[in-house]
Amino acid sequence: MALYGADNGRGELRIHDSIDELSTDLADYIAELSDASVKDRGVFTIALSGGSLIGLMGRLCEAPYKKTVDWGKWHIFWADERVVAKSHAESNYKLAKDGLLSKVPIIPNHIHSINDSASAEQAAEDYEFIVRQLVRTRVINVSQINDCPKFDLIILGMGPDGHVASLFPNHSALNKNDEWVTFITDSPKPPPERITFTMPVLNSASNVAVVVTGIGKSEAVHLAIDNVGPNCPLLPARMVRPSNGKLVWFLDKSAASELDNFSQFSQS
Ligand SMILES: O=C1O[C@H](COP(=O)(O)O)[C@@H](O)[C@H](O)[C@H]1O
Repeated sequence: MALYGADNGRGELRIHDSIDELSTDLADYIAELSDASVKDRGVFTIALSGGSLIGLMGRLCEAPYKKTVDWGKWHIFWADERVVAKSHAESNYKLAKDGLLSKVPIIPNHIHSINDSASAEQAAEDYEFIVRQLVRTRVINVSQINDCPKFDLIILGMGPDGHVASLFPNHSALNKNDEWVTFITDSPKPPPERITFTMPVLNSASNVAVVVTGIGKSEAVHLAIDNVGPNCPLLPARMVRPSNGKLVWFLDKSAASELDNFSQFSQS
């Protein structure tokens, strides 16, 4: 792995030779954050995304993590969800349940999933209510800067268009600053109805990891991380900059291949 602390303030870059190496590093990183949070506060609050990410987190279900992680202290949330039934193939909940949550001993009522029998607008409202309750009872920390929930870890994927969670380029949801959870009904990527954490919530987390693999996302990685000048399209992934937290990018070599300094990484 090549490790590079980006000097342009866009986070630490961890560039991996293979998916296998990335998955192990990601599992180590999550297990370390979980240990630290459990030691510090007695709980670990983690918000997941959907897509290819869950497969890349699969190592967590294997030795040694399956036994050494304190799963009973985890509280699971979703940074975004599609407004479909929990049994639907497009559900981020189903993906996580099948690929991770059913394989480790997480306490069922620590799995804070989204109401799948409501409209997008109502589901967003309900989810914000759940998050507010858990902030009030101090399961979730609160940001001293803006009173937003401060998750111990928000783990994001990124689409080839640079979207994170369900915050898409040029969409009005990107500018929602007064809500913690919002909804969209016109997602450019199906399914159209989704709910999502807003950018202030992403940027209030103690830790944000963005996990990206594959050549098809290399252009978006470049636009999200490099100094690309004023005419660059404002990608949601580029707007992820935790105000009082740490950002780490987990990339494979293909996703990293269009970074300006990629040749330096590949020699290290
Ligand atoms: O629609 C979504 O897409 C992104 C990226 O997914 P990927 O399959 O290209 O990795 C995902 O992070 C998000 O949670 C999901 O709803």
